Amino acid sequence: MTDDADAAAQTDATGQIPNIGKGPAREDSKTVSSRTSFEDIPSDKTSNERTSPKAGAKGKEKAKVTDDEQHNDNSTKDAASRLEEHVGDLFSAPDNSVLIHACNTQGVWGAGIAKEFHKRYPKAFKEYERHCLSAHHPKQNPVRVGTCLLIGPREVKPGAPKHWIGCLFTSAGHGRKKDPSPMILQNTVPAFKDLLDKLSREPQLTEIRMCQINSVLFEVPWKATRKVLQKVLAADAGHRKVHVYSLPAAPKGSIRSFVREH
Ligand SMILES: Nc1ncnc2c1ncn2[C@@H]1O[C@H](COP(=O)(O)OP(=O)(O)OC[C@H]2O[C@H](OP(=O)(O)O)[C@H](O)[C@@H]2O)[C@@H](O)[C@H]1O
Repeated sequence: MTDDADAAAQTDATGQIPNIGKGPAREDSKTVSSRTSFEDIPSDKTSNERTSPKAGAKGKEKAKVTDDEQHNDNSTKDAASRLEEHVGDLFSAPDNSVLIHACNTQGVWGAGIAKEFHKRYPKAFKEYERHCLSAHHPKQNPVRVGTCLLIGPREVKPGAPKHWIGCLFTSAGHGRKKDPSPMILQNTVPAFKDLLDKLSREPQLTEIRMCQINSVLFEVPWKATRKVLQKVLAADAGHRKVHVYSLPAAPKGSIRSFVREH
């Protein structure tokens, strides 16, 4: 488990996941409270400390360290830019895109965006179901959380898009039996790594898309999931870009806005 997932996996006394979407765990709350995104996280060194010519040998050592830190800052920014957010329909992706969503290991795509996947990609659903219920058994030999299933284009109806589907097994259960949010977040890291690994063997894929996984029915704040995904992307040797699609905000008072807010 990564440090971040570890930190995120700790709940505080109120049962909340601490530090979610507020920047790194080691920072004081005053610094992080005004921040809106991971990209805003500043270095704790001033610009003078980075460049001071008076610093001497000790200073050179310090400059080296701060150069490393600068490199880390840049990698962080680079990784952040590799998760690009868009408002729009996930399913409008061009052929040979992979569409990623979070799944349970029980063989059910019964609600939320999974239900939409079921409707649009019935053959892919059958494959996911087989993986969960035949290749594995939900009780005796369940699919391991923290893994993924990559399904190639299977639909044969005329005009059906040639979409790949990436199923991230971030929770064993679903509905009321879903795993606790910190565990879902923790499972997201190896599941996403597993998927990136499998995608690297499919050079014909042109675009990696996902919805804001875990964020509604799995009840993990998107900012927390985004942070762990960015961390995985920071270490991705393939320097791949992931496009996150979310639907436009629903008008206030609508059922969809109620679901998002509660
Ligand atoms: N066309 C579209 N384009 C772009 N974004 C779209 C969209 N349509 C919806 N979204 C958004 O897609 C995000 C994910 O939201 P979801 O609540 O569905 O997924 P989740 O990852 O929290 O939970 C997974 C469990 O939900 C299911 O239900 P069951 O357990 O089967 O009952 C599964 O099977 C799993 O187990 C939210 O931001 C939605 O606004």
